[in-house]
Amino acid sequence: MEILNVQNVKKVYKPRLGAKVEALVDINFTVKKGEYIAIMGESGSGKTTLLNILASLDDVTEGEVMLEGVNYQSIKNEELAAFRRKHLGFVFQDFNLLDQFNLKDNIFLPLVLANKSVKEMNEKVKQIAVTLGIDHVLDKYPYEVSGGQQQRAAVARALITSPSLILADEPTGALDSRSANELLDLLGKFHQSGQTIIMVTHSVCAASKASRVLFIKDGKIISEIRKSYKGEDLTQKIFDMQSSAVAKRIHNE
Ligand SMILES: Nc1ncnc2c1ncn2[C@@H]1O[C@H](COP(=O)(O)OP(=O)(O)OP(=O)(O)O)[C@@H](O)[C@H]1O
Repeated sequence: MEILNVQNVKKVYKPRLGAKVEALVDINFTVKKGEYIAIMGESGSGKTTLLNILASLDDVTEGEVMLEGVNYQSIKNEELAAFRRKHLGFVFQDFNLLDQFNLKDNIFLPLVLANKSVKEMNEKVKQIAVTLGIDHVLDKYPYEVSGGQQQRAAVARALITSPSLILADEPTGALDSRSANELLDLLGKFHQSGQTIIMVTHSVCAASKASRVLFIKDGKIISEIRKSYKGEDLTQKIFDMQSSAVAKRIHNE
């Protein structure tokens, strides 16, 4: 079942000073429920712009984005925050936890905003914290735990509302390789249990865990690769794709 449909999306920035920037030229893709998608591309290719649009944090200049049948353009401004809380979970490179709250309260936050009961919140946090291996540090503050534990708390906060889609922006970018691998294993587990994930990453290792990789260049999706069987390692295919892009660039220079 298709849950996300991105059609003919174009984004033009009009800075106060200087020329317009065509950050996204014509983006088209759909995502089925349960897919794990990585988006790769060089710096400035439009990845963050696309992620912000999927997050409903920025408007398209042209085109349409539909999540679970809801067209983003039909959502009133005052309903956007509730829409995001209900449908989307976010994981950022720098964790974005609030330092004045302990991990448990950070994870609670979306449930508090959604007016859930304390009993329901406690049950949910406990369950998810055990899965993520952070149940023993829930009372600690972000600055008292490791980067890996902070990022796992951020993943817990993203998953706690059972969102339709997780959007992750370089989730392993600030982690050492062991913590990065642990996080990727956990994301893989959530994917296996049916969670839909879109992750922007520069890391071949992170992207190789996805079921499909979209390559973006100059605001366009130029190619995609996908796993042809469950458990296939996409590392070599990603390297091949990247080296053919470099070869083309050298040829054109
Ligand atoms: N607010 C903005 N105003 C004007 N131009 C912008 C703005 N945000 C991004 N851009 C431009 O749009 C293009 C795409 O930027 P974007 O940040 O989406 O790329 P990216 O692929 O995420 O890059 P990186 O990997 O370096 O984060 C770039 O040319 C960038 O300079």
